[in-house]
Amino acid sequence: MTAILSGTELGRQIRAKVSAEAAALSERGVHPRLAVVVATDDESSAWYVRSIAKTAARSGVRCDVVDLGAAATPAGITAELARLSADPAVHGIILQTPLPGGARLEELATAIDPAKDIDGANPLSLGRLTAGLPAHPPATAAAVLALLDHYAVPLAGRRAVVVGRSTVVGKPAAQLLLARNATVTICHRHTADLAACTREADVLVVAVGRAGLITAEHVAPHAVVVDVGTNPTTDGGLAGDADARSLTGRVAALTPVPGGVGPVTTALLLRHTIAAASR
Ligand SMILES: Nc1nc(=O)c2c([nH]1)NC[C@@H]1CN(c3ccc(C(=O)N[C@@H](CCC(=O)O)C(=O)O)cc3)C=[N+]21
Repeated sequence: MTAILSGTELGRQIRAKVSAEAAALSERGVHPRLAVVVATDDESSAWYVRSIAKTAARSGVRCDVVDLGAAATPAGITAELARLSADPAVHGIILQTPLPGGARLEELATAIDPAKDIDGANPLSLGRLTAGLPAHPPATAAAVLALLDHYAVPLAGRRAVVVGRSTVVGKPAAQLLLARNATVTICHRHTADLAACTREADVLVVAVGRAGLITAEHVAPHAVVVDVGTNPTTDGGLAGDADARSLTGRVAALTPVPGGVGPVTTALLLRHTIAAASR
């Protein structure tokens, strides 16, 4: 039997706590506020932005979507991030990916004040995380850990394998697992014999962006698989990086897509905003 580790109930619990904390802060005259900077027409990003705005509105967090358009320049984006960083009314800033003209998030996000960097995009945030200092991890990486904790998956001394080494998910997720005393391996496109590596995993985190990459040959029967992929399908749906049909019955547990990491990610972005506003 494969347990399905849903994120919808956990997302709900986090949002309820966020609402209560936002109300308490407002009573003290602090109105939690998040700015979402967009410079793309990407569909998956647009969906995420709508989801953030909707969730924020329901939770009593003000959300300003700053759409600079897909023709925005790195200098223009940087100037906007600097302006928001200097605005005392704004507590959290997220810059959406993808970025225009091959601009790198790691580069532009240096303009986000680390205290407001609620999606952990400024390299300083990842550095602090790696050094064991307080920092906001990227919401997606934090959601992986939140799901594992919600379902009481043990991490200390276990083998965790992360497939994907992006700055937004793979690297920070690996650091968070390491901080919980897991033995962590990071696999990527140059890994020789990916399946041999992933079969070693007690906990397998997949964040690559390739639908159906992970199949039954990649997993051990006792594995807990956390699927971070959100790949648009031709019929307008969403598919994970794991082939759910192939894995069902072959692993101990699997997070679904949709309804797994995604809803927890959005909720945690707001929790990070509340934490920033509390300081
Ligand atoms: N700086 C930055 N950080 C991001 O974290 C980031 C980004 N840019 N750009 C866009 C992608 C996309 N992304 C998603 C988050 C949640 C869902 C999500 O909650 N999806 C729902 C379902 C969606 C549906 O049904 O269409 C779910 O998984 O249940 C999806 C996609 C974060 N991204």
